[in-house]
Amino acid sequence: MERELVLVLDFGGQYNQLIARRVREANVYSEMISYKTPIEKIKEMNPKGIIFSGGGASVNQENAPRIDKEIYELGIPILGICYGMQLMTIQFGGEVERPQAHEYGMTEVTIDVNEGIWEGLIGKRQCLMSHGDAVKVIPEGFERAAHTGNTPVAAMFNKEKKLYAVQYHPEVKHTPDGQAMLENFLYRICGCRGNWTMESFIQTQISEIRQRVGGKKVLCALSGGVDSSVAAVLVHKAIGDQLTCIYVDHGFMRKDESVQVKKTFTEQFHLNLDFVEADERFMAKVSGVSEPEEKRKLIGNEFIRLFEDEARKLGQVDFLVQGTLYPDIVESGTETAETIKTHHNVGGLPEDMKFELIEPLRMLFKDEVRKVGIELGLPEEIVWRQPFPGPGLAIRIIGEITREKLDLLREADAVVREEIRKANLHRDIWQYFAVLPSIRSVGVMGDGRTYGYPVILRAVTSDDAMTADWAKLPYELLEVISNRIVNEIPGINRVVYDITSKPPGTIEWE
Ligand SMILES: Nc1ncnc2c1ncn2[C@@H]1O[C@H](COP(=O)(O)OP(=O)(O)OP(=O)(O)O)[C@@H](O)[C@H]1O
Ligand SMILES: O=c1[nH]c(=O)c2[nH+]cn([C@@H]3O[C@H](COP(=O)(O)O)[C@@H](O)[C@H]3O)c2[nH]1
Ligand SMILES: NC(=O)CC[C@H](N)C(=O)O
Ligand SMILES: [Mg+2]
Repeated sequence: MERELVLVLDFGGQYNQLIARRVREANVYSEMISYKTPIEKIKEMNPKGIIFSGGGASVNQENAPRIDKEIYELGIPILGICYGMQLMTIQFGGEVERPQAHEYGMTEVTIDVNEGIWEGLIGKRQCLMSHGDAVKVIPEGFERAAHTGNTPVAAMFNKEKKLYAVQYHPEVKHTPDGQAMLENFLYRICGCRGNWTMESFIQTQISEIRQRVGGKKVLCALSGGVDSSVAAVLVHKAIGDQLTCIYVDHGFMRKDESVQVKKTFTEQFHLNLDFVEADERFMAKVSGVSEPEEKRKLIGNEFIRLFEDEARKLGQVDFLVQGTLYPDIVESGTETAETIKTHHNVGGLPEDMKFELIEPLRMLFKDEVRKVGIELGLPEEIVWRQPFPGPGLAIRIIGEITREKLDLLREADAVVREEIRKANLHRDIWQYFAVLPSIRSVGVMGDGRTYGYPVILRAVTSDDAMTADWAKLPYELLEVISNRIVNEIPGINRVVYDITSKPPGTIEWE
């Protein structure tokens, strides 16, 4: 079966990967790559179509991202979105300017044509706009396809060259017909057939992994979380017993977690599992450290140093499997996206690492990984586990980590998890946990004064961890959690609830 690929060229921003994801939702495999990727490399990848993403720069700025004009001569259909449309305009000799009025938010767009990516969509449509610049002069060879009250050229196309461009954002849910336009582009313009499914993804990955690995040995960093469990089972399908999984208890795991993971993976999956207790080693690294990025990097480094030590015991091991996902990559910072936080498995890796990485899930979002997990037959309790960051409780203790604080947080977190499950909310809430700040406050208990730590409750809803909203937990549930934590855990005398969405907050506190 021919492998259809549509490339998204990234011109900046945190949310561009949504475009690739929408393409995959239309059953066409898609990856996002930097706009700096050489044309030769793009040709080699042999895409059926290319999409230029939006971006924060203004095309008229001197150092604004550009692309080699040769890309327009490859005969590959191109869809330009927002910045992508503006770039196409100036590269074909049109003009872009910054008008008085900007358009940010939901806008009524009138589609003027009934062909190409707009076939069946002529007339007024709600679309999300987010631009300051706009096309003033349409380049030669192009025709207008849409307008708004403020923007005379809200879309344009060059039918003969198969170039399409939209000023609005078809990839977001706030453009209800956006998916239909993308599908028109994929099916009518690029001639895709849409043969990408989770099953075909699994098959492709398996054969690629087999080819890459050959007869060599592979280590898999397995936390028991959704991503690494799916990655481990996938790679195991590809290479069987050449794979050894390694679970590290760095001392920052949750209550009873290590016992659970050991049980599940040895009893249910029959994987080779190396179980390493390393709390002394990690504690020694982070003690006295309070800056979040420093913690993350130290832990990421130590993970790899420990994997290298364990690998030596197995003889020559060339590859390391990690359950890295797309959000881990973009938040760690890319050529075009700013670093929000260094995920231990991406930005936290040491430069002199010996392993080659195998990361079959690196282009996917968590909900896509869950679908892969279900397809692979993983049990519900693994597929629907709430995410737990690799550095664990170390980044939920704000400031310096001590054993005393770890014990307090572990107990408080256990109460939160138990009560959410009792309330049967664990499937509706993306993540729910406790955070321990390094401040203390005064309370009164049994007529005596207390001076103890507060616990912060964090519970959020989300689809993919890129954005999140605080969960509207029932007051009664909050009350039970608060009472239990303060009564059952000496040293904690106050409970507060975090009501910040992402953005502007992040899910974790560090
Ligand atoms: N305690 C651990 N032991 C071994 N590997 C780990 C551990 N914690 C994290 N990793 C590695 O780091 C990767 C990233 O961690 P992350 O928490 O994002 O994923 P996960 O634990 O697999 O899934 P989830 O996001 O559902 O918790 C994991 O996929 C795994 O490869
Ligand atoms: O493997 C990981 N290593 C990390 O270093 C890390 N930091 C955050 N997370 C998880 O990623 C998602 C987004 O987190 P934030 O909103 O806090 O940035 C949330 O699901 C977080 O729990 C991590 N996962
Ligand atoms: N979202 C975008 O791609 C914006 C493009 C450009 N920065 C503008 O403001 O017009
Ligand atoms: Mg995890």
